[in-house]
Amino acid sequence: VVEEYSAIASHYRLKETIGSGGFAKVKRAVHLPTGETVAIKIMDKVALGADLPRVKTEIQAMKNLHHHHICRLYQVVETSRKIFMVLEYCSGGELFDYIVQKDRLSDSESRTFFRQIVSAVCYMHSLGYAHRDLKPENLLIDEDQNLKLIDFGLCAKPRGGMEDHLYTCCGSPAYAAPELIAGKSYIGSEADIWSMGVLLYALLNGFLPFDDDNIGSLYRKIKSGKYDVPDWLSKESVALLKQLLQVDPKYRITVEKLLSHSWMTAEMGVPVEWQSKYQNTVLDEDVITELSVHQKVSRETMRTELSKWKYDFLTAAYFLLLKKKTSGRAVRLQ
Ligand SMILES: CN(C)C[C@H]1CC[C@H](N2C(=O)N(C)Cc3cnc4ccc(-c5cc(Cl)c(O)c(Cl)c5)nc4c32)CC1
Repeated sequence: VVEEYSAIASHYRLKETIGSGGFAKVKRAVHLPTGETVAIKIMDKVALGADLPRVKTEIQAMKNLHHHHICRLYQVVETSRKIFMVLEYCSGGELFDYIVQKDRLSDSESRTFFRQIVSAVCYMHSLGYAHRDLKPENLLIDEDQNLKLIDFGLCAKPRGGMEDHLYTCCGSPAYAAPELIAGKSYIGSEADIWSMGVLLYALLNGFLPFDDDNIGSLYRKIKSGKYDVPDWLSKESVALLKQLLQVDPKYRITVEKLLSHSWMTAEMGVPVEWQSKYQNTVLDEDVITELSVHQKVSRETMRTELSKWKYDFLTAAYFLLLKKKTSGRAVRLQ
């Protein structure tokens, strides 16, 4: 096994498998130079077959998406047979499991999480991306109880911008918008809004608004747009669900309106901040110093190399040292 993983064994110590999804295996690992924990998504190119383009889509999207509620891509290693994606580790696991173990979340805990989801999705839409597979399984919790959006294999960046129509029917049926399962052309961002309605319903109730073992009945329920309203739901949350789960996308609330909806701002008083908290343009001086000393090159050379964002060992070392700095630990390489 080791020789297959030799490409990353030099900089990472692989630990246990933490999950596997379809054509990928995800292992916990330690980035040796910084000691930071990461997740490494390992894919076999032969086994991927026709799914290889999805991986390229995910990698390209994640290289452009830098947001505190989107799982960070640190490094990509490609060998003749394998693709490795080194990713931000989320110790809290899937939001899905969190909801199941708590049965359902309170209005205020749902609000805290849902604001983070809206922040990540609004940021994606502002860059012209639609996620298209929003569900609790694709939202991970990090050690600070922050949500991180994952799995960008189905995301789309329509050529002509967000108004451009998409055609491929994808994502998970229970979260899919009516226009998407009707096989009509649809707007990615509008379909994401519907999925967020299903997500919010799942947070508040602990079960799905539209559910059926038979796919035909499930589709009928989705197209009807009718769902139960349990008596524990607050009036404002019911109003918001109604605006998210509009069968006709032209009556569905827009993400801009969502940011300042009364249920979203209750208790918090401020609309959702969707801009990224990550500083992408200016490189951090402390990290440059540590890296240039460690690599025995001038700061100028280091700055030039880092600005190429090759998502190689250097990009990973930069992001992981920056993460150490922001969590108050020494910016030191071992
Ligand atoms: C059900 N899915 C299709 C796969 C599942 C694999 C394990 C993973 N995981 C878990 O399930 N823990 C319980 C631990 C865990 C911890 N940190 C993670 C960090 C990143 C990712 C990750 C996984 C995939 Cl497939 C991605 O595309 C991206 Cl962008 C990120 N998964 C992590 C992860 C969650 C998803």
